[in-house]
Amino acid sequence: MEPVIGIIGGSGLYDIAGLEDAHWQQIQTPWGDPSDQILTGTLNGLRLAFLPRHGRGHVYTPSTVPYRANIDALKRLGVTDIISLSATGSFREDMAPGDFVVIDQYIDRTRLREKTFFGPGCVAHVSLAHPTCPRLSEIVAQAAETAGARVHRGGTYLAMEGPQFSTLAESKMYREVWGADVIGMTNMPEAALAREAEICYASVAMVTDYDSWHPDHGEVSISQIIETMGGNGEKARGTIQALPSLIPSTREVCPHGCDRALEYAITTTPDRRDPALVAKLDAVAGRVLGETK
Ligand SMILES: CSC[C@H]1O[C@H](OP(=O)(O)O)[C@H](O)[C@@H]1O
Ligand SMILES: Nc1ncnc2[nH]cnc12
Repeated sequence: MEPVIGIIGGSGLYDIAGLEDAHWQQIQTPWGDPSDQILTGTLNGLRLAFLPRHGRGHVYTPSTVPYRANIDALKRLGVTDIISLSATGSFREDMAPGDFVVIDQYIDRTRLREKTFFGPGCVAHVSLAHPTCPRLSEIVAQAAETAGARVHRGGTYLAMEGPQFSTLAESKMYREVWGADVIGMTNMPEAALAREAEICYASVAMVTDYDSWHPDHGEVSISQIIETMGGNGEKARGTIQALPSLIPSTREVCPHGCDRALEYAITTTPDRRDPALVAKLDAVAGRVLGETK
């Protein structure tokens, strides 16, 4: 099977250059419109589908990003693996602004978002014990190093609701009590939905600031973030450019099972399933629901 790599670009990353056969496509989903059209094309033979998470021009707040539509649309385009690129604050002195952290865990503090494709009439419980894909994460770490980034392999991302930044008390609690490494507003429920859609997911947290806890750095501000994002954006683009030489042209099944996450996850018996919901799940769960519709 040929891999198709979905790239979800976060704050500051709204486009990618250099794709062959590039065109922006509007994809319709049963969950509404994605954040924007999706840019598809190939990069040195590797098929890519790029989606700006907040839309071109940065239209969607972290709470209003249409996460379900985004993941469904990428699945409809045949995406097998998603790489998220995100701006984050850091809770660790050694994860400094400009560094890249390849995330392996999340603490989800979001509360205003649709978190699952499933619901009454089709209940499913996937595992999130390991919410990112180790195989894809290692490839992304190598790509980022090729692009000249200082890379930390592994880190816990605290997903907050936003859009306001954290209070000092929250910042200290996430760092000292909860042991989070970085903080952002968007990776949840995105990572969880990718797992439900059986798509491998890796996330690069591009550190822009020390949030508010650091005695020598004051409190995070948007101007500080934008300033650091300039350099991060260059390394992010370099990371994407390095992918074709690191991703095999034939995709083997995921050794960690991301692409079979729904195998035993659907709990509702076939006779009790809601046909309308099952129809909406055609892209996300068609592989397992197909024969029982
Ligand atoms: C513009 S700073 C705050 C904003 O940036 C991050 O978004 P993304 O993960 O899409 O890069 C952060 O989570 C906030 O949404
Ligand atoms: N300190 C911070 N908190 C939440 N989201 C962020 N994105 C970038 N920096 C952030």
